[in-house]
Amino acid sequence: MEKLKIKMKNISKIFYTGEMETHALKDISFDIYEGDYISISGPSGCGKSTLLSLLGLLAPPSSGQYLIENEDVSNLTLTEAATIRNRKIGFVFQQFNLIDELSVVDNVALPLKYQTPPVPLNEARDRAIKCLNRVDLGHRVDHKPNQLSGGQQQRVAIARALIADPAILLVDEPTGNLDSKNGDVVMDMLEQLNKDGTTICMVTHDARYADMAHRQLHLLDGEIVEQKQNVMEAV
Ligand SMILES: Nc1ncnc2c1ncn2[C@@H]1O[C@H](COP(=O)(O)OP(=O)(O)OP(=O)(O)O)[C@@H](O)[C@H]1O
Repeated sequence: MEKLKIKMKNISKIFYTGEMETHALKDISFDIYEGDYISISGPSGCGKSTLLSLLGLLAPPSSGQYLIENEDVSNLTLTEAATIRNRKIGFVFQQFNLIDELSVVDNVALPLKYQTPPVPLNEARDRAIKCLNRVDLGHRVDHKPNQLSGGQQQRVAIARALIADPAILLVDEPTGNLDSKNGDVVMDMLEQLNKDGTTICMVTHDARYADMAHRQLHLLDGEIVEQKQNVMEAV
């Protein structure tokens, strides 16, 4: 049986700004299984970023239940959320957020520094090189980020997101800062990682890229209005 990675049940998120309440997410329920590739799309303001930030434990839900690998993470302290986030979540953003002064391999190894207990330096480097090989950048480990193309920098960011062997990779508009050629390379890379077993949940505006996912969630005004299964996957 497929392993349940993520369960969101009746999740809502309300933002309070002065007198105003914004119901950013309304009664959202869905599951993500090991090896899934989910895309989230919808018009500006529909709640995509809010949903991703809840999934990534960057913000708590106002109500509902959220489980990661069967552990209830609906009501965590900030410290608990940070610990689980480091162990279980890999993030890839539109901005690459690499540190220019560090080599590629040191950028990728960086999250291991913040693990308790810290991972020994040699092991951290070996693991970072393995992740860089997974994104076809094993030949660029000692380069600095600014010596790489945008597509290569995003692949470094993906390698960094994989370093702690997360339960899920959360990806937010991964091609937003790339031209279409580099965007395609990054998307092909994500598809390959998913084929190798990585579970992915990605926010994208691009319908062509949303089609690469197994399942597409469409949000409108904070609600899931459509769940579309990729025909190829459904067969
Ligand atoms: N911190 C906040 N405080 C108050 N309202 C917020 C906050 N963050 C988001 N919102 C509101 O919640 C709703 C959903 O916003 P969200 O950023 O999740 O949308 P989105 O689909 O990611 O939009 P975009 O595609 O433009 O990035 C919007 O109405 C937004 O104004």
